Amino acid sequence: MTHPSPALALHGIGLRIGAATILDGVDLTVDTGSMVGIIGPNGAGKTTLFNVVSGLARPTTGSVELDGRDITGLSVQRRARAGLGRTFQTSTVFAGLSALENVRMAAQVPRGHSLSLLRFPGPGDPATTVAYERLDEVGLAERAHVRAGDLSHGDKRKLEIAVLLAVEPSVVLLDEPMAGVGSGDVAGLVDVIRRMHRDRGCTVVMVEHHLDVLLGLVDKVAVLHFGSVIAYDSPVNVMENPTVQQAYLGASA
Ligand SMILES: Nc1ncnc2c1ncn2[C@@H]1O[C@H](COP(=O)(O)OP(=O)(O)OP(=O)(O)O)[C@@H](O)[C@H]1O
Repeated sequence: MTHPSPALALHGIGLRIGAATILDGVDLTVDTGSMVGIIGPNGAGKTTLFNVVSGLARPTTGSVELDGRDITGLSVQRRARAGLGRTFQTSTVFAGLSALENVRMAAQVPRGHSLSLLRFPGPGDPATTVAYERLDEVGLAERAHVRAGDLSHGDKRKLEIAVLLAVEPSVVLLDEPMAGVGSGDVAGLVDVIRRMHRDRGCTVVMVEHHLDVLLGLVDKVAVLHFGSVIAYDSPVNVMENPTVQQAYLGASA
């Protein structure tokens, strides 16, 4: 019996910078349609791992597979076209543009256009239609014409997810989506992430320091420590793992 390829598979990912080993033989398999969390103390290598998967950093050793296809040599743009989406720890929206314009630019990508604000959005412009739909999906339809820079931090995070969804990804990497979000905005953001996973069927891999939020969301948790995966299991099993308790919870995270 044949098994479908996992959405994402990392094989022996290593990354050295000078004398420093940042990632050390990371193996990780993320099943299609699952939601996986990555945790670990500050400096464990979580963002670097996302950089390797999204193509911003080239691993010294190992390979990255997306839906069974080796993408290790592909550019960031080609990975995005292959279905990989990513958000960053810090906000990446264009503050001077409206929420709609931010999403419309991204919505041009799967339609074969390069990013452009100059493309005149005539009546029935497909990218504009998609942009309104994605804003509606994250609950920002009524703020479509607000400058992104004037949105609350939580709404900026939602806008980043609308931008991400406009590129129609199958696998999304969320780097600390709750970072800096006020407690009043957390529930709305969690709901957006849940719907992205459940309704759109996106495979989600998420780095998040808010363990209380993360553990209630994900199917599995990978624990990164000094650039290696020391545990990869259900949230309950990971939290009960003595190695994890010593390595992660004992450290200042
Ligand atoms: N370009 C680089 N040059 C040298 N060292 C780097 C570089 N990028 C990352 N590092 C180092 O690699 C280690 C891992 O960094 P990384 O940002 O991936 O950790 P992290 O787990 O995401 O941390 P945090 O939870 O604080 O975001 C850190 O010690 C960092 O200083």
